[in-house]
Amino acid sequence: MQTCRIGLVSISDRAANGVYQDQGIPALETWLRRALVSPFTLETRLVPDEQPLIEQTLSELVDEMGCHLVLTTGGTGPARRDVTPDATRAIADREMPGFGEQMRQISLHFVPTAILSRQMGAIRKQALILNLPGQPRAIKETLEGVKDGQGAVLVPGIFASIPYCIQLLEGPYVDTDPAIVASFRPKSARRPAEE
Ligand SMILES: Nc1ncnc2c1ncn2[C@@H]1O[C@H](COP(=O)(O)OP(=O)(O)OP(=O)(O)O)[C@@H](O)[C@H]1O
Ligand SMILES: Nc1nc2c(c(=O)[nH]1)N[C@H]1C(S)=C(S)[C@@H](COP(=O)(O)O)O[C@H]1N2
Repeated sequence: MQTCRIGLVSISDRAANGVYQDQGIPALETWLRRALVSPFTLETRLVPDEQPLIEQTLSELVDEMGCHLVLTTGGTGPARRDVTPDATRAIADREMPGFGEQMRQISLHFVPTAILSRQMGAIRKQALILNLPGQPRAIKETLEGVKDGQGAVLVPGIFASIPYCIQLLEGPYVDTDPAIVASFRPKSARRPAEE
């Protein structure tokens, strides 16, 4: 089975300058190790909120490291130094507006300020790039979605759509643990064993 290469980028002035310890990469990594059942490798980067540096990091992960998926965390808000969506848009080939819409919809179930995030999704070459908010707990919230007390899905997390998107970009077949996040694919796109 082809391995999915995933880039993780934590964008935080204070974490990058050692004011506090970065919790973004550990939160992303912990969630992915819980949710993915197919093989993947990780490339991690911690950068301050500097647009040229973010653009350079995203381009390197996609063009040189060959990532199929890049998840960023932080710098999506309205503050002057929040420039992650601007950097993503600057290096994108195409935008994927549904991811930002879905994340804000999910986040409204957790915080009333969800609409302050300008987070977006985009495609560059073979890679899907997604901006998650900087608050470490927002990572699980947006990837996994909203569930009731019994674990039934109320609003699907964005990861439900990621494996099929990577498949449409001619990347590897990504499988998730349905107890964490059920990935959706049309029947014609499923592997024979799954039908
Ligand atoms: N990488 C991180 N590690 C730990 N906590 C973080 C991280 N990024 C953000 N946070 C927490 O989430 C909050 C909101 O994140 P946001 O991206 O808006 O950060 P910020 O206030 O711009 O500051 P900074 O860029 O210095 O992290 C932060 O104030 C901080 O408490
Ligand atoms: N799930 C979730 N989404 C969230 C938040 C959060 O705590 N959880 N914080 C909101 C707030 S207060 C802001 S300002 C924006 C931008 O956050 P960022 O600059 O850390 O990316 O994300 C919003 N979306």
